Amino acid sequence: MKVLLAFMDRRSKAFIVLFCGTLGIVIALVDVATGPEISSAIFYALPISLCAWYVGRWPGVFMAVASAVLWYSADISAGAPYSHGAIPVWNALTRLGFFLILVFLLSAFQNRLKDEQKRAVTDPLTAVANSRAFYEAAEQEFVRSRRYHHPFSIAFIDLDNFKHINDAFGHAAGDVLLQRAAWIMRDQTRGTDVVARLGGDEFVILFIETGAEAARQAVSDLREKLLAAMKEAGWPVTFSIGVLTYQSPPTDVREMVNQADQLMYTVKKSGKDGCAHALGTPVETHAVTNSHTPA
Ligand SMILES: Nc1nc2c(ncn2[C@@H]2O[C@H](COP(=O)(O)OP(=O)(O)OP(=O)(O)O)[C@@H](O)[C@H]2O)c(=O)[nH]1
Repeated sequence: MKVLLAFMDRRSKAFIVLFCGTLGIVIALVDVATGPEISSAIFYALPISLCAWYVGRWPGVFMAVASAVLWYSADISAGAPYSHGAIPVWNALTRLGFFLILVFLLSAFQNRLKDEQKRAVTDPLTAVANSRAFYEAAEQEFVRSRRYHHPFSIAFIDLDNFKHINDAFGHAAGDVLLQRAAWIMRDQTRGTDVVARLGGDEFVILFIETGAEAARQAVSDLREKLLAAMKEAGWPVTFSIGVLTYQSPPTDVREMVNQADQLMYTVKKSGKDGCAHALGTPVETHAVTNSHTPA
C-alpha cells in the first residue's frame, strides 16, 4: 500500500483518473470471471478512494457512479439469479450509496488534514509563517545555497516601544498593529521569500537567493512602508532591524537567527529605529543606520 501511495504521489491527475478507470474495469472483468458467489466489493473501493484522494471530490463521485454501473453490469453478465428484476437495481443503488459515503468522508478528512497542516506552520494572529515553518524553509535554503553557491539574506525585525501600544491603546490594538506590520512585510516581499513571526513583536524574513545589495534595498523599502503605516495609524512604533547576507550557510538555522538577533540588538543599543547590515559567518562588517543619525 505504501508503495502504491508513493507511486500516486508522483503522478499527474490525468494519469490517476486513467489508472483508476482501468483498475475499475479490470476489477469488473475479474468480478465477471469469478461469478456472483465471490464478493468483490472491497476492490471497487480502491480506485474510488484513490481518485477521490488524489484528484478530488467530484472525480471521486464520477468514479463511484462508474464503479456502481460496472458492478451492476458484472452482476448481470455473470447471470446472477435474482427473484425479482428490481433487486439488482436496488443493490446497485445501495453500493452507489456506500461509494458516495466513502468519497465524501475521504474528502472531508482530506480538507481537515490540509487545515491542520496549514495551522501547524502558520502564526495564528498574523497568518504569516510560524517559527517552525521558518526553520524548515531556512534548512531548505541552506541546502540550495550549498548546492548552487547562491547567497541569501535574513532580516531580523523587532518592533520598538510596542509595549507602549498595548499599555496605551489596549492589547487588541497591539494585535491589529502586529497584523498590519505582518501584512506589509508579506506584501513588500517576493512570494518566494519567507516572512515569519518568531513570537511577540519579533519577525524574521528569509530573502531567498538574495545578495547583500538587493537585501539592503528590499529592507530599506520595507522599513519605509512600515514606518509610513505606523505614522498613518498614529502608532508611535519604529523598527530595529538586523540584516545578514550569507555567501554560504552557517552551521545551522539557530546560529543564523542568533547572529541576526545580535545584529538587530546593536541597533536597539544605538537608539532603536534603524537598520544594521552585515555579512554572515563570521559576521564581518556592519553599518548601523538610525533614523535619527545621518545615513
Ligand atoms: N498585543 C499583543 N501583544 C503581544 C503579543 N505577544 C507579545 N506581546 C507583547 O509585546 C511586548 C513585547 O515586549 P518588548 O519587546 O519588551 O516591548 P517593546 O516595548 O517593543 O520593547 P523594545 O523592543 O525594547 O522597544 C510585551 O509587552 C508583550 O506582552 C501579542 O500577540 N499581541
